[in-house]
Order: sequence, then C-alpha cells, then structure tokens
Amino acid sequence: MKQYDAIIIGFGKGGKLLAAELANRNWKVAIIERSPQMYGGTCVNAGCIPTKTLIHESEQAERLYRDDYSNQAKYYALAVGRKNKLVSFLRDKNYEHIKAHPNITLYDGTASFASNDTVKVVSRDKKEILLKGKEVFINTGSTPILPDVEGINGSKHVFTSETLLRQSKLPHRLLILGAGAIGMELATMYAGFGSQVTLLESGSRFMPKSDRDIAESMLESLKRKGIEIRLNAYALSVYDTADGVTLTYTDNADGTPYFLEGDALLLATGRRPMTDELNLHAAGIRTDAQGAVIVNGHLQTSSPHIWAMGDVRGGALYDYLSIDDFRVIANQLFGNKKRNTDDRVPVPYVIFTDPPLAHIGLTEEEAVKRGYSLQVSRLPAAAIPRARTLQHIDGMMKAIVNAHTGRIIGCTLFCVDAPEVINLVSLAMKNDLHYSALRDFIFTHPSMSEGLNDLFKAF
Ligand SMILES: Cc1cc2nc3c(=O)[nH]c(=O)nc-3n(C[C@H](O)[C@H](O)[C@H](O)COP(=O)(O)OP(=O)(O)OC[C@H]3O[C@@H](n4cnc5c(N)ncnc54)[C@H](O)[C@@H]3O)c2cc1C
Ligand SMILES: NC(=O)c1ccc[n+]([C@@H]2O[C@H](COP(=O)([O-])OP(=O)(O)OC[C@H]3O[C@@H](n4cnc5c(N)ncnc54)[C@H](O)[C@@H]3O)[C@@H](O)[C@H]2O)c1
Repeated sequence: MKQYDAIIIGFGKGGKLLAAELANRNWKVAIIERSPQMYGGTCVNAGCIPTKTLIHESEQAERLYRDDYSNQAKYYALAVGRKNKLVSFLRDKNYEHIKAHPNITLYDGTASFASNDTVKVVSRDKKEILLKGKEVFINTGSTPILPDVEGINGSKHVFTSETLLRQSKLPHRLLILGAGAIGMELATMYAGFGSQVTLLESGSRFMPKSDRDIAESMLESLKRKGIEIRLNAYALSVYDTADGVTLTYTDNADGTPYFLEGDALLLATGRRPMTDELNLHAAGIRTDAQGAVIVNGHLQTSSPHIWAMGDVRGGALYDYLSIDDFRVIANQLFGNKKRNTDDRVPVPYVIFTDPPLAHIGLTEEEAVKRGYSLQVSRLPAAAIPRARTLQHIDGMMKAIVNAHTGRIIGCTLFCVDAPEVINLVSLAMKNDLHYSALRDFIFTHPSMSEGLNDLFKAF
C-alpha cells in the first residue's frame, strides 16, 4: 500500500490549489481524478469557462447575424470549436502543473473509502490500488439532478449542460427545464445564437429569491430576446420524434396538459453534491439530506483528518467558494487558524444573462422581513454614461441601506459590467464601510462603477 501525507479525491478547483500548496511544503500528495477530460474540474471543463466563452460568442453572433439562422448556425459551430480549444488549453495547463511537481502523484481512477485513512482507486481498466493518507480531502464536486420524467434516460435529444455544450449543431428549437442559474444563462446564450428558446419552470414564482422589481426586469429582458417563459410547468414525459423531442407537461396551476416540440431538451433542474461512489460510511463520514458531506466551519468532517471542500460540502455552488475553501483549510493547517466559512458572508453571485445580474447581501423583501429600518435606492442603467457608450442601456442598479447605521445591507446590479462592479460593493460591505464611501468615491470615467456615486447619492 502506498503512503501519502495527503490524499485529495477530485482534481477540482480547491483540490488542485491545495495539492500545490501542500507539495510546496514538502508533503507527499496523491490526487485522484476519475476522468482525464476533467483535469482542473467542472469550472474549466464543463462549467464557468465554456459557458462564459460561449455567452460572449453569442453576443457577437447576435450583433452580426440576428434573424439569420443559417449564418448563426455556422457561427455557433465555429464558436464551439474555439471554446473546445480554450478548454483543452486550460485543461492541459492544469495537468502539466500537477504532473510537473515532484511531490504530487496523479492517479487516474475512481476513488472510494476503504477505511477512514485508506482510499481505493479503481482505474478505467479495473485495476485497483490502495492508498493510505494522514489527511484526506474530498473535492468531488457536484452532478446534475435529473428529474423523474418518463423517457429522459433513453432519449437522444435530452441533454445536461455538460453534454449540450459539446454539440456543435445549433438546436433550432431548444426546450429548457429549470429557470435557475444554468437555465437562464443558457436560455440567453442560445437565444443570442438564434435558437427559439422555451424556458419551463416548475415553480410559480420566477426568480423566487429576488425582489419583484428585479425579477420583472429580468423577465422583460429575456422576453425581449424572444425567450418564452412558462411557469408552473410539471414535466411528465419525453419521447423522441424523427427530428427531435416532444415534451409533455401539465400546468400545475390549472392541470392543463401541453405538448411542446424541440430539437433538444436541456435539463437545468439543479445540482447535488457528488458523493455517490465514495463509500463514505466506510470512513464514518456523515452526509445531510441532500447528500452533502457534513463539515464544521473549518471544513473538517466528523473525522477531523478528513476534510471536504467545494460543491461536495453543499450550500452555494460557486467556483470562488471552492477557492476560498482552500484558503480556510490552508489557514487551519499552516496559519493562525482564525479563518472559517462563516467569516466570508455575505457572498456575491452573478447570473451571466444579457445584461448580467449580480447580487450581494439581503434583498429588500428579506430586509423588511427581518425588521430592518431601511432605505432603498434605484438607478436605471440608462442613467449611467458608460451604459450609453456601450449601447447597453437595459437594466437597473438597486441598493438597500440600514437607515440607522448607514451600512449597506444588500445590492443588486442588473446591468452591463455587473460582475465586475459588484466586487466594489462587496469590498465596501466586507470592510463595514458607510454607504457614503461609495457615494463619494472617485471612480474612473466613463465606467459602470461610477453609477455607484449616483446610486448611493439618493440616501
Ligand atoms: C454549467 C455551469 C456553469 C457554471 N458557471 C459558474 C460561474 O460562472 N461561476 C461560478 O463561480 N461557478 C459556476 N459554476 C459552478 C462551479 O463550476 C462549481 O461550483 C465548481 O466548479 C466546483 O468546484 P469543486 O472544487 O467543488 O469541484 P469540481 O471542479 O467539480 O471537481 C470535482 C472533480 O472530482 C472528480 N470526481 C468526482 N467523483 C470522484 C471520485 N469518486 N473519484 C475521483 N474523482 C472524482 C470529478 O470528475 C471532478 O473533476 C457553474 C457550474 C455549471 C455546471
Ligand atoms: N454564474 C454562476 O455562478 C453559475 C452559473 C451556473 C450554475 N451555477 C451553479 O450551478 C448550480 C446549479 O444550477 P441550476 O440552474 O441547475 O440549479 P438551480 O438550483 O439554480 O435552478 C434549478 C431550477 O430548476 C427548477 N426545477 C427543478 N426541478 C424542475 C422540474 N422537474 N421541472 C422544471 N423546473 C424544475 C427549480 O425550481 C429551479 O428554479 C447553481 O445552484 C449555481 O450555484 C452557478
């Protein structure tokens, strides 16, 4: 049996950063990845990078070939090729970085616990090897939740985000099940490329966690792109036709049955922690009702030498949280042990629609429910000179401030460059700055950030 100071299960974001950190400190590290197509993890290979590359491409395609499906389809195939090239480049870089380190051994295979310090690796040719580790880190990510809809398993036209992004044929009619982050981003993207998109959501409230003014703005923006949105959609069955797929669903509100035809159906109905093959009970590790590995604020499981990082520990599923999990663990192992996962709240998020939506902290509805005395300010994106120069005048900014303390409680930016600008608001909130710090800050001009001067002037 091979002995290591650390075993890392899954070559994801947090895991690869940790592998390099430990190896640089002379630890002997084993990292195990079940698929060579996934070196570097979901973000690089199937998540953030491919989607954001294609979303950018779709904006170009829309500008060049709007209402010209034939040219859009050609453009799409080329864009998928460029995306594949970028993904391969980044995957190779990730691989080389890990392979080059003398203290790291990469194992290709699926890992499971044999005991609480021993991990079994089964390679694709079914060879087994046992590894013993002083510390073990679980970084196995998440996997799509497949809804219980008759016919989805055998269909040739039903996809997850991962499999759809590999297709180089643009679907003329795309059906999407689930109006969450993936559903909205890919609806915007495919509509930009020229697909007719229908977005079906089982819930009755669009963007249930957002304020209604924001959700309405998003709804209008998606509709302007030609995306049809149907709420209360309870999917029943799917069957393949000669040239696509037929989806049957009922409207939850009144029971009306519907049949919809598409060239492809995307399942975007959530993701769950990837713990299926880990045999966690052999190590005495507990999971919650969603299958997430239960950890404390330092990311230790019930066995303190076994840790979990990234999507597999449940909660919000973002690449930057997997990175921060690495910082929390490194701080425990080598730092002052003061970091924990609670000290990073509030965490911003972004949905990369067009315009994109970025949010941090409480919504107005949440702040009212919690009994805050608050002030709310709104600014249309069109009022910001940079939005005019970029010809992106859709959307709005919204801020919520505690009326007594002047501290920012929450902020939503639904406008061009929102993914960048939200980081400034985040910095102000994390440093407990009074809202006037942003109101009076000298921002460059013209920039979307200077919209914050006006947004916070209203208080
Ligand atoms: C379509 C899509 C778009 C996204 N866009 C964004 C975005 O814009 N911004 C953002 O912040 N987040 C985004 N996310 C979420 C982000 O990708 C994830 O939060 C992040 O990649 C999780 O990283 P991780 O470190 O938990 O693990 P991952 O990067 O998922 O890595 C886990 C690795 O473990 C491997 N593995 C699993 N089980 C085993 C096993 N038993 N043995 C060996 N190996 C195993 C897997 O193959 C995988 O490579 C997106 C996700 C998706 C699906
Ligand atoms: N920009 C980003 O940071 C980004 C982008 C994409 C994904 N992600 C991460 O990936 C995770 C997964 O994304 P997602 O969009 O799959 O999940 P999600 O949880 O964001 O949304 C899933 C949606 O599907 C709906 N739904 C569930 N079952 C359904 C059914 N049978 N029929 C119709 N609708 C149904 C849910 O009500 C929900 O609105 C997100 O939680 C997010 O953390 C992040």
